[in-house]
Amino acid sequence: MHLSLSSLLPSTYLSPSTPPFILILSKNQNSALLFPTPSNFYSQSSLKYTNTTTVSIKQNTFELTLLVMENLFRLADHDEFFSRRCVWVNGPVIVGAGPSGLATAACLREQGVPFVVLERAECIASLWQKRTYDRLKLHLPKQFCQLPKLPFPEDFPEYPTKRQFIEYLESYAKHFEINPQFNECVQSARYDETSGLWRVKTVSTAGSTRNEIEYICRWLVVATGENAERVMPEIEGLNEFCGGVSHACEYKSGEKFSGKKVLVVGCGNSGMEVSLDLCNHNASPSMVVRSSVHVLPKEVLGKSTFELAVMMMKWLPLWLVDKLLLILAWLVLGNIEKYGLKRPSMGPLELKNETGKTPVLDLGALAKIKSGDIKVIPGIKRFTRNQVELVNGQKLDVDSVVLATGYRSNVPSWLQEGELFSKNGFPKAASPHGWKGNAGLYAVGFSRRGLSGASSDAMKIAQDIGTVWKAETKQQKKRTTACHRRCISQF
Ligand SMILES: NC(=O)C1=CN([C@@H]2O[C@H](COP(=O)(O)OP(=O)(O)OC[C@H]3O[C@@H](n4cnc5c(N)ncnc54)[C@H](OP(=O)(O)O)[C@@H]3O)[C@@H](O)[C@H]2O)C=CC1
Ligand SMILES: O=C(O)C(=O)Cc1c[nH]c2ccccc12
Repeated sequence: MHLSLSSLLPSTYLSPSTPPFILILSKNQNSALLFPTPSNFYSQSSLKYTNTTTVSIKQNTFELTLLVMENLFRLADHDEFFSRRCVWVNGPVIVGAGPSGLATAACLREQGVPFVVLERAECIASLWQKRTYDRLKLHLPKQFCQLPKLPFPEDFPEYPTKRQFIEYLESYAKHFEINPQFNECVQSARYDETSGLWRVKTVSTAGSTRNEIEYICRWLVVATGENAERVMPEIEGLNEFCGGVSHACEYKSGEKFSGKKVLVVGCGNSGMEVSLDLCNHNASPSMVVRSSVHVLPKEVLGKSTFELAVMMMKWLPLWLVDKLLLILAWLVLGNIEKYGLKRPSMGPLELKNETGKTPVLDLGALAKIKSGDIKVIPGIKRFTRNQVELVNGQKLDVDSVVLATGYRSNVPSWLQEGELFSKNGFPKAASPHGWKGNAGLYAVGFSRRGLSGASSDAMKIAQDIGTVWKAETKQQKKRTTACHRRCISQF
């Protein structure tokens, strides 16, 4: 049976026949702590049922409410329910405090819908803050990267630096009063058919203690991103290799590689830029291109290629835009196949749509490839202690390896659901349809359309939840009064 939020609240509905819960609502009513009352507590005849009373815990004021919530009681199907702290969220739970989670939270704030944001790291946008290299800038012009309702500051350059982007995200969170629960990692989330609610289990590791918490909510917004986890390839002998092996997400700058022979595995945007940065720090990179890659100029005649593509897409079919992009690329960059950079048979935009593989925007790596400062090499067969053997039989001495092998979604590792998301952790439906699932489940920032894709998902989701939330809170206000009288008359 599906019971709606309005039947869960008001919290003042008491019945002597069902064991009560104690609900501590936070003052802003965003969330509540939920405890089952111990039986002795309930049976004490001296106990007077009061509907609400105000208590103070650690300088915060809470409303303490004794209540019976019959359908919440149905959640208490296992003993384990009683062993962890339980938090009822009056609104959606958003998993992830990156750009996608922040954008959704901001749009919900504007609608007046309360929410809780859960974040495994100790800061917002941890990929940007902790797992990116120093020289990173946005690849696309700023108008394609800003989040809803708050534009970038006027004085930001066309391609903001990573520092500027993070600064913007921090001010964004502050402006919309988004205060994520940091250091809280979601272990599992599943829909409880009986109660019609989502149960989100987290482990909180703030300080030295480990706390298990269960959030119960009507809506769940997945905002954990396309790049939640690094991809580590399994390559024969890599464990025996004696030099340093790291992933591109740990790479900061080429400084510590000066004078070293570095093998960069992968030629996406990360692999290309890491190779360029290594050159600029007097290291000798060899970049593995095992299949194919589309390299496009970042700008053509002072206009961003991405912007040109967006403009052309308004008038022309995708296949034609792809053809034109390849002609522009050929005019600006020349034939890159002779340097070992084979182009995929599909055009760059079609490939992005079909597989999610992003074209590389050239920031200077191509000139280094042409000059021979970056060597392009084919796939890897195996590693030995200090060498790499390639598929063509060639052997190279290597001091260090940087794996620029990409990222993946981690949704399947925690979300117990198979309708909206497929096994690869992305929504099954192609953009723009993958943002909404069943029973109050949403996905933001998985459309493979960068930050502008995340923004448009966020706006749709907030609108969708906002409509239901407003209808239900209106209804609930009416009922609260009615129930309240009933309670008083009962006791
Ligand atoms: N400033 C910006 O906006 C930036 C944006 N990005 C974005 O971040 C996302 C991630 O980019 P990135 O980190 O480059 O990852 P990608 O997934 O784009 O690229 C991974 C690369 O690693 C290769 N690879 C994977 N496994 C192996 C293997 N075993 N042997 C050899 N090669 C291998 C892939 O080759 P294959 O194609 O053959 O599988 C591919 O070339 C992308 O969307 C990218 O556009 C990244 C950097 C900067
Ligand atoms: O980096 C990504 O994954 C993006 O989606 C943004 C992006 C960078 N370069 C592009 C070229 C075509 C489409 C999207 C992008």
